[in-house]
Amino acid sequence: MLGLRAPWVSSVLRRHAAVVPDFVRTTLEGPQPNKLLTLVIINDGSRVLLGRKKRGFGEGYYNGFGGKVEAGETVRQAAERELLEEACITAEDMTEAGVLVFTFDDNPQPWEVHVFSASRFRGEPTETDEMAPVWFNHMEVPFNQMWADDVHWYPAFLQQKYFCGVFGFRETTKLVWHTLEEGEVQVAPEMA
Ligand SMILES: CNc1ncnc2c1ncn2[C@@H]1O[C@H](COP(=O)(O)OP(=O)(O)OP(=O)(O)O)[C@@H](O)[C@H]1O
Repeated sequence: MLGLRAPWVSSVLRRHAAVVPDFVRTTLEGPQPNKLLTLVIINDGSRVLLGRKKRGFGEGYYNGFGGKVEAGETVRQAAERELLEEACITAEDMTEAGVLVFTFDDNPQPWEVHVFSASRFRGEPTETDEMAPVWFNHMEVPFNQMWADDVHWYPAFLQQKYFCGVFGFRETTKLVWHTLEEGEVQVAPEMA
């Protein structure tokens, strides 16, 4: 597993060795470098701006705005580009909120999603071919229409606590195992 958080993921596999499903371990220990993705959630303090995905992977789910990091761009640049492409807005105070590592029993490549938060933005959230933007009060986030991992990390996100999680999905959408840690993940070189 080659990724920005590889040493931390190795330590997770060691610490949870007895309970990590085999497909999660083999995916994370396999030869494929992580697919890097971004996710931006606007949080104005009482509401979050989500989009209903209109096509492609995760169609029908509400989610933040984001997508794949392309060759030659940084994770932050990709996050800014996808927010503009999908919601037609530019964040003014985007900060790193957390990192999510996804594994799938039907896909040998781990995904590493970098989650960003912003409270201020320029422009008007506008429906695009990909996403239809909707504001939700913090107490009314529609978890039953979202990816199964979201309910586990939104509490940390909303409390502005940095989080790192590893998630295992069977048949693409069924979450069968996860672990979540709060706080900046510091990994000593000898733990890598
Ligand atoms: C498995 N559990 C998950 N939980 C929460 N969020 C998830 C997710 N899995 C993917 N995501 C996010 O969903 C978007 C997919 O984007 P996706 O359409 O694949 O990327 P992108 O727009 O680059 O694709 P195209 O190039 O348009 O095909 C992207 O923000 C990514 O972070």
